[in-house]
Amino acid sequence: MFTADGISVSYGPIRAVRDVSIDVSEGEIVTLLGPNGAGKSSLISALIGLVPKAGGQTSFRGEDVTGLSTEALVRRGMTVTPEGRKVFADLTVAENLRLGAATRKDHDGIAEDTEKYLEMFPILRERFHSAAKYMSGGEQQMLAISRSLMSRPKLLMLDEPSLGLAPRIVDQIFEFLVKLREWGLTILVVEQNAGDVLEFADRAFVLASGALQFAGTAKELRETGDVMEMYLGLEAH
Ligand SMILES: Nc1ncnc2c1ncn2[C@@H]1O[C@H](COP(=O)(O)OP(=O)(O)OP(=O)(O)O)[C@@H](O)[C@H]1O
Repeated sequence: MFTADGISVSYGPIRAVRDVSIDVSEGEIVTLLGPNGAGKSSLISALIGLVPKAGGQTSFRGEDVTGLSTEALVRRGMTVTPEGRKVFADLTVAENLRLGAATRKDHDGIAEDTEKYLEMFPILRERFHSAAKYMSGGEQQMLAISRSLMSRPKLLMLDEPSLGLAPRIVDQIFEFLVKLREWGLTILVVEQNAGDVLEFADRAFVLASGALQFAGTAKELRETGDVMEMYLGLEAH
């Protein structure tokens, strides 16, 4: 469904991502792992057109999308939930969800999707008309993900959705990702929380110092002791 071939990202003299290739097949949860500063956020940001690529090509559903803007990519069915739960703090839950659907005109479909996510996260219904800033971190993350989904993406990319959240909330977010896969969505998720995400992801890529160190199934990664220990601080099992 999606391939990124030889992607590089530079910030002036800093080469944050060096010639990295990844791919995501329809219906998979693929995780992008690696230590702090490995280049994960830079890679995701480049894939969705938020930072320029210093090299490389991307294709989505058979079409070369290398030079497209973020908006054009969203219209084609890609979206990202950025790190740090970037909801519009002063806007209500309703307004945040509405903005997520800004590229759509099908009012019935928008209403249907809104109902779907309010059903999934009842707290969003309770807080529907209050400002997002009054919600907890976990609740804001649920809103941030729901808002991304309001564009009805085919490929959802998430940058560290579990960051700073209590274990119970992380479980809830991860269960939601599994549910989204059951609904047919394709997911690329950046995570620090490698141990948990490898329990349900289909495949994994490990990035360190801007370069790809591992590509394989989640099971293969769990069994690869040196990569697990060196880059993820975990024991193989
Ligand atoms: N806007 C920027 N300007 C300059 N350097 C940057 C910028 N953004 C990131 N970097 C540098 O690029 C490298 C990769 O950072 P990036 O945030 O992509 O890594 P990461 O794997 O997502 O890390 P983390 O898990 O800590 O978020 C780091 O050395 C970082 O300091």
